[in-house]
Amino acid sequence: MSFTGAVRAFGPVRAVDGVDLEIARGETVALLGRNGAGKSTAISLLLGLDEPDEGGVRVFGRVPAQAVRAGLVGAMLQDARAVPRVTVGELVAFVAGTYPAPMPVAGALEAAGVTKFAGRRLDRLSGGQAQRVRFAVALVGDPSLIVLDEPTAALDVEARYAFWDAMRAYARRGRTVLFSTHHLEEADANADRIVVVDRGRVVADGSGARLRRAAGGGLVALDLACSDANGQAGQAGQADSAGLAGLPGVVSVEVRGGRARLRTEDPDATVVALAGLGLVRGLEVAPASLDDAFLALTSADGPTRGSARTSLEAV
Ligand SMILES: Nc1ncnc2c1ncn2[C@@H]1O[C@H](COP(=O)(O)OP(=O)(O)OP(=O)(O)O)[C@@H](O)[C@H]1O
Repeated sequence: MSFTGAVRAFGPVRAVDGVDLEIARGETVALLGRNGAGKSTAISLLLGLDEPDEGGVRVFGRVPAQAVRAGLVGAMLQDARAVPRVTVGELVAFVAGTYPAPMPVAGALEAAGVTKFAGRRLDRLSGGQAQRVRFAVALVGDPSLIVLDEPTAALDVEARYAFWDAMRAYARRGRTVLFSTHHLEEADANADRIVVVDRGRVVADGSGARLRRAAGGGLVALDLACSDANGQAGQAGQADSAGLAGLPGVVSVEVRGGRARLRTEDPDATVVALAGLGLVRGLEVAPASLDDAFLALTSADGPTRGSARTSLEAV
């Protein structure tokens, strides 16, 4: 599926602001962004629930509404309303009947963890139960693409694990999955690829590891234990003369309690330079966390303003 220069504006708000995105068959992609970033609007365009003002959206080469009508797409939306008096089983069976080649209803109920309350009315479910029913609805048509808008928002920990297990089993069958989330760890753990959106634009696109590297590499720490037994200047003196801040990749240096912490864009190059200077005592290297990466990419003065997406091809 693809977005090509897609724009959707609501008055002055450009909820989707020139998005170009290609997702190949079989990929599992997380759409990651803060509240109001444009995730739901992008999903509405993908499902044919809304139209772009400019640009185009295609699903398996078709206009989204046609792809949906052909049974190629299943969706789990945030605000689907319960139909009074209809039971879980009846709803899922009804939806199955609208697809050309659905999976068995019992299989969808089982995969979504709702078999136990198949006979219960939809308007008598808890928020988490209703959410699992929406997952069964998305699955039952056995669609080629499944689109999940914040699928785990109301789920408890156990239901969340069960949900991701089911989702991954679905993806392993070669299906394409797109889900939106604010949860960095979920995106990292469950997607092949993370697309970070901010203010309607794609600001980064790649694996979790690539995002970490693109957003500032990592942290390198080392001991600056002072003079040695002979009273000669030890690592601290060398550190001063070396000028840690001038080492390759180093963005900032903080020294506290005899230990230096370097934030670096290129941990490998920084470590090689430190080793060349003999500064290796207590050396530790940690990648930037995904939180660091996300904040760097979506902060007010991040790369969004007036610039293209962060290129991850080179990292
Ligand atoms: N129908 C609408 N009318 C007016 N503004 C809208 C409409 N739909 C979305 N917006 C605005 O577009 C922007 C993007 O909203 P969207 O719901 O796509 O974000 P989101 O990333 O899904 O957020 P959340 O994580 O909170 O669900 C927001 O500023 C929102 O207020």
